[in-house]
Amino acid sequence: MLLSIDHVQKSYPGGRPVLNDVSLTLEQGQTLALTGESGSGKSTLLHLVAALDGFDGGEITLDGRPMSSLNDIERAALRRNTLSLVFQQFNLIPSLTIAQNLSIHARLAKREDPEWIEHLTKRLGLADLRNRYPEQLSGGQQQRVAIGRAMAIRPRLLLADEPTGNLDETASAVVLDLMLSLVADTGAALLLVTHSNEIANRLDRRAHLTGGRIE
Ligand SMILES: Nc1ncnc2c1ncn2[C@@H]1O[C@H](COP(=O)(O)OP(=O)(O)OP(=O)(O)O)[C@@H](O)[C@H]1O
Repeated sequence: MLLSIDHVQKSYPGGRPVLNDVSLTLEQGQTLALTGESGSGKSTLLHLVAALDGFDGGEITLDGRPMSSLNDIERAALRRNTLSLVFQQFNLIPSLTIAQNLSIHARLAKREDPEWIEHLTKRLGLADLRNRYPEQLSGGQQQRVAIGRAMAIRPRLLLADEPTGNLDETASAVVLDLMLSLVADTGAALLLVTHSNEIANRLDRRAHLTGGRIE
């Protein structure tokens, strides 16, 4: 089991519980769509799995490591080495070229593999764009860079929060196809937040968040 979420609870200060008793598992290589109404806690759950925020009860175990037992350094290492994130906003670094953006996370994690990054660059159709800057790319192209940057470390788990939310239908289809095929090729697992039934139907499984629980 790659990811196990057991009876997790999460409140923000002064607020009602956002996650009330959430349990979910994900096997290596599986893809799972996380759906739910706006405000149901999808992004919150993704942040907890990414070890970007703490939870109040229950446990999240990623790659055999219970997150509640990790210190800050160990959480940072887990983030760097095991998982990658793709957001609705592409979050590229404006002052770096596309080639530099593609390799930045792998470089920081000391996991840079130039051949793999070259493969990703071509596979994502970015070879002719590598010397440009993010502002010179379309939204779909920028999201392809963000996917390449995320896959450059060969993560065991890819977390994606509405990755096509800012794209038109054509660009969305391209981005989703590329993400699914790269995940399949590398054997990574995918946890993807979406509002789209069409996208959710392309993934292996679906979990629906409502009232702080998985339905
Ligand atoms: N940092 C925060 N501090 C306080 N409350 C927060 C914080 N982040 C989220 N919330 C609240 O937690 C609830 C769940 O938010 P979350 O962003 O996880 O929902 P979501 O399902 O991803 O929504 P959407 O589909 O609109 O993106 C909301 O009521 C939101 O206002």
